[in-house]
Amino acid sequence: MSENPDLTNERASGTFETNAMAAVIYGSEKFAQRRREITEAISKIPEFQDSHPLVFMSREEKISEACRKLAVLSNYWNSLIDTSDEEEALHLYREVLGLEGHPLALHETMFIPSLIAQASDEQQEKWLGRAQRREIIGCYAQTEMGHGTNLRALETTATFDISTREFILNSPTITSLKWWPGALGKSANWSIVIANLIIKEHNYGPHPFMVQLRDEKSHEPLPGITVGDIGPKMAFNGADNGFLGFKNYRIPRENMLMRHSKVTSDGSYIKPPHAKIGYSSMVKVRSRMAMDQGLFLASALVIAVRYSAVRRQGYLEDKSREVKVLDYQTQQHRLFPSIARAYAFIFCGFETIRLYDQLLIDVQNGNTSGMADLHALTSGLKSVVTYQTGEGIEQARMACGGHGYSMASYISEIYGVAIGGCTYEGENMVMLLQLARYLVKSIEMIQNGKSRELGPMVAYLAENESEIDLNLGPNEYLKVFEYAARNQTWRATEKFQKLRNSGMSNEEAWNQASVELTRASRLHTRLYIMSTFINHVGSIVDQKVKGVLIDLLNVHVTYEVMDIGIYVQGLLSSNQMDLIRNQLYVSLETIRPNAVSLVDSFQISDMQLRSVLGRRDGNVYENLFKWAKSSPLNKTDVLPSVTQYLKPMMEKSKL
Ligand SMILES: CCCCCCCC/C=C\CCCC(=O)SCCNC(=O)CCNC(=O)[C@H](O)C(C)(C)COP(=O)(O)OP(=O)(O)OC[C@H]1O[C@@H](n2cnc3c(N)ncnc32)[C@H](O)[C@@H]1OP(=O)(O)O
Ligand SMILES: Cc1cc2nc3c(=O)[nH]c(=O)nc-3n(C[C@H](O)[C@H](O)[C@H](O)COP(=O)(O)OP(=O)(O)OC[C@H]3O[C@@H](n4cnc5c(N)ncnc54)[C@H](O)[C@@H]3O)c2cc1C
Repeated sequence: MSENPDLTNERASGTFETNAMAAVIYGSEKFAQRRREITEAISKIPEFQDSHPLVFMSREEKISEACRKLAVLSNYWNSLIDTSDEEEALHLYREVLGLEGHPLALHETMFIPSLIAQASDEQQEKWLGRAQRREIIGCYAQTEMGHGTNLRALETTATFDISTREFILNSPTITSLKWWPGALGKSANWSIVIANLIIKEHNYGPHPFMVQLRDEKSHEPLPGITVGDIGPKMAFNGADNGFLGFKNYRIPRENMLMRHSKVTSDGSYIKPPHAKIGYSSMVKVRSRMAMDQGLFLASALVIAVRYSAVRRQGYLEDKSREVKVLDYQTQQHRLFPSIARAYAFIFCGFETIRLYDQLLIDVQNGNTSGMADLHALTSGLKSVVTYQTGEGIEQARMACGGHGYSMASYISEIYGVAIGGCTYEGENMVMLLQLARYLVKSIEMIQNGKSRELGPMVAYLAENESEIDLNLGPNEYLKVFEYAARNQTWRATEKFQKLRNSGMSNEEAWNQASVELTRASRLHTRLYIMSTFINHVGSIVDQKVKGVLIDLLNVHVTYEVMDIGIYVQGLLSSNQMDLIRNQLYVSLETIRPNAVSLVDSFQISDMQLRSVLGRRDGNVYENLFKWAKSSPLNKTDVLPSVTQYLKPMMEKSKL
């Protein structure tokens, strides 16, 4: 069937090449091209297609379908991608497995990275190759039923038995059961387990251990291990998140991951070079989250923008034909700022992935000085990005009206998966408070006359605001954001200090200032996102692409400043606020002809989108009907529930 002419016209009005834009989004022409090649190659392999729509499947069917595809994938892995390239591998996973989770997700995102960051060279020799070849499937078991955030309160113990040189793992209480780890429930046969290291009754706190859970032949749980699935979740139901308990389960001393902390055979403990070095697997995932969430948001926007370009409802001036809903200003205001955010998040994602890779090298060379900075940055970023992604996806769903609420849009699934990110890898409020600690320390440095020692990301906290001329470009908006973030950070810090000076304990003062502190963290992070976006656009060479991205940046900066209006009242007059508001409306109109091309540029395939509304060809209505007819409920005209219950009930009522 040919493309819907409404979408053809939209594509014709685009002022740039989508392949050139994809090269900017994905960091290089080479990677953008590789993505397309991988997508193309996959589309020719029929076994990678869903056997029927995932939304009609039960959890068992979804997990089985994911495993089926993984088994097929194992035959093609080396021919489809450069296996040493993480981004190619993740693209392949997204295309083939989609976003509902699968038994290798944690293997790739946490198990292997933990081995790389935490295992000694000898341990890597033993396990890393096996993991990379997928001879074993691993997961990351840290969270317990009773504690996830507060790692110092974890209860699982690994007690060193000097006589046998083994660790004995125990889950002493119901609340100490590991709870949530992805792939633990039914799939993984090995796990990195975080347990309190105990030597001679001294608790050295949480440490990582390599633990075999299941027999490698029979896949049965090993004696001393209790393991299973935790049941259905809001989304991610292609994944078997699990529970795990230990009863006097012994592992060799060599199974504690010993790149940094060590236990010698006589039971001596060797400290790591940084107290939080064991948390690196979390930082790794957090450093990826801006990218991953940007892509979730992008997916929802591809669906909503394409659909809004074929959905006609109501009239503007021309009464002879209904208007595309994308022409309504309210629709544009709902969607376009999110397009800008999706671009900005992906740009930030590339930056934080690069920073993590550099930190890994530094740490392996004994330099841990960058850890605090990256922890603060990624903590704030994962919180703001996941929250705004959730907001943006939900608006995208509403922008699709009734059909958005149908699983045919697939937006609710994207939403369910994406907002999991507000919780996993550090609950958002908690992570904002981690960044706040860093911001408060920065203010204290300024107060103590050490402004010169501030890192580049917080140097603005020591500056004085100057007059703002809003007729200039995005950099002036950046100054507005700096003003807001600086003011709020000082205000929140001073509140905390005042409470503490009044005689309150440090913890209570912190708690009573915490809402204000989280606000400071959000503003600081949004400033970082904006500044990354501006810098990125500044570096683009292709003038057509750059022109459109400047328009998109204008949507971003004006929307963001309007959104934080309450924090800039002391800086901007109401006339200036009106001016910004009008600039936002003008920028929405400016970006309108490029809206479809901007979302096309994400180059997310139909196979990955799984959305009837978001189809690239725009043939929504006929496919919506086809999709509904494929519902299992439509296999027969009369359901057994009718014959068994409703018919007798109606018959009885007749009497
Ligand atoms: C294959 C493709 C498919 C893709 C799909 C994949 C989907 C994956 C889906 C889900 C994966 C989810 C996996 C998980 O969720 S794993 C579990 C994650 N758990 C958490 O994140 C727990 C959060 N809690 C913490 O991180 C910590 O407990 C804490 C909140 C940071 C507090 O820690 P702690 O009590 O030890 O710390 P203190 O209060 O004593 O001290 C805080 C000081 O430590 C500094 N700090 C903390 N963390 C770090 C770090 N990582 N690096 C450097 N420094 C750190 C902090 O800044 C404080 O310093 P200060 O100087 O202020 O004292
Ligand atoms: C989809 C999904 C996948 C997951 N995968 C894994 C996995 O593979 N491996 C694994 O180990 N874990 C996994 N988890 C667990 C996840 O990491 C934890 O749920 C997360 O870290 C939050 O911890 P919690 O559940 O203890 O929340 P809690 O800490 O109990 O949070 C409850 C509330 O308390 C608040 N709160 C807690 N502490 C503070 C504080 N100090 N200050 C202020 N407020 C506070 C929070 O803000 C929140 O509002 C997964 C979770 C999900 C949802």
